[in-house]
Amino acid sequence: MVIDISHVSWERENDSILNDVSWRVENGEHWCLLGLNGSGKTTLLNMINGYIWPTKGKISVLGHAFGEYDLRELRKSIGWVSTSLQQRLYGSETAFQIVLSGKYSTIGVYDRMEDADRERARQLLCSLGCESLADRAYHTLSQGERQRVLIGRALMSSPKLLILDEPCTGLDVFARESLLSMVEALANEEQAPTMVYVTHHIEEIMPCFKHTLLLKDGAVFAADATEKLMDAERLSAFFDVPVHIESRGGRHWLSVKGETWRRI
Ligand SMILES: Nc1ncnc2c1ncn2[C@@H]1O[C@H](COP(=O)(O)OP(=O)(O)OP(=O)(O)O)[C@@H](O)[C@H]1O
Repeated sequence: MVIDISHVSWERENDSILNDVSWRVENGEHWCLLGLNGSGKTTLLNMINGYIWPTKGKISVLGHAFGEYDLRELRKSIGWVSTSLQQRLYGSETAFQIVLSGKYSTIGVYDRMEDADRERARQLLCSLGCESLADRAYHTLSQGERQRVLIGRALMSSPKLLILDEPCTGLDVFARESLLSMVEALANEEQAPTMVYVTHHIEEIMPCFKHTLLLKDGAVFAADATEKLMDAERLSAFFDVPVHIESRGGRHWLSVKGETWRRI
């Protein structure tokens, strides 16, 4: 079991940010975590990474129950690609150095790296279509290029769980499609880590994400096979807005019904 969250709640100032959340992710399953702004996605990710603790309930990640294991050790097996990570990196480092620093999840390359590590970093840049960017300073890269480099950095430590937190934010439609194809290809690799893809947009759910958790107001609205959930009636209830769903090639597109709309 990669993630085992059982009846978890997180309360702050008499407010229930997460409310009785249960979620199980098996090894090799790729999940999409879908929810609107403020639904609790980041809170849940912070919990999975051991940065916050449940007020109630139990959580275990990669077979380790929280409270019985060194969380710093656990985090070495989790790759987390997020915008907040981007802000912490040194922009003057090259794409190659950024990927290499993922070996020990450090900001900057401080530890002694071996030739095999350098070779792996180069291979990762290649497989992510970024070989020509290796010597470019990170701050000169486009948003789409940065996301690829960050995914390379996360993969450098061969994580068992890879969390992609809204990786398409700020990408144009072509950069987005290109990144999504890369994620799909990554999922189909033999040694792929279990992936959790976090988003607000159903069109980003690639066919490899066969399971989806719908999070609404801090609670699980549904956790099921993606195909089952991509249904107009279900999603209209989830978004509180009448929506139309169009499905093509294993993907789904949402439009709001009617010329004008308001929340149900
Ligand atoms: N430390 C905190 N104290 C009080 N409220 C918090 C705290 N952290 C988060 N919240 C609240 O919990 C709710 C869920 O926040 P969270 O960041 O988890 O949502 P999200 O689904 O990641 O949203 P977004 O898609 O906008 O990033 C929000 O209403 C937020 O204001």
